[in-house]
Amino acid sequence: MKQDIRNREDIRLLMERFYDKLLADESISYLFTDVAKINLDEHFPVLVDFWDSILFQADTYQKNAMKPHVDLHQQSPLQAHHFKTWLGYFIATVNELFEGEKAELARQRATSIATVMQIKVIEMKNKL
Ligand code: HEM
Repeated sequence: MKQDIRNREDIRLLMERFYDKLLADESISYLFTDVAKINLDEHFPVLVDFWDSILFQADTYQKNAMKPHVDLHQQSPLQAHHFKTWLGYFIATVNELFEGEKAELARQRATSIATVMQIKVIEMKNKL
């Protein structure tokens, strides 16, 4: 039986496995590697802070997660299929590694944030 997400180490594992999938898929990886040119050593701790705050109310992430995505969209359009792919890999990775209350919360929050992000980043901007 799988365990639930318990701490920052578990979140780190989740993020590493999730990014293995994202970065192996050329339909989305270019946004990370060619457009945003992320440095994974800097990016992972921010993602761990973000999910630690969501799952364990750690208060470690105090920035606005929407902003980098709005900026990204301006450099290279984010499309509905990108959000679908992102969420598909996120949920698949959670399911591969964990089960329990926090795993369910992670799936729910990822789904709702991705939905809001897609509306803000794509649909609102297209109406401006
Ligand atoms: C189309 C889907 C998505 C793509 C292509 C994407 C891509 C990226 C990229 C390239 C960055 C780095 C930006 C930079 O530092 O310049 C980033 C940052 C981040 N993403 Fe996403 N993202 C997506 C969806 C999401 C969703 C749905 C969430 C949350 C549930 C999320 C959470 C984050 C967080 C927390 C950061 C760090 C923000 C910061 O530096 O404060 N992303 N994303």
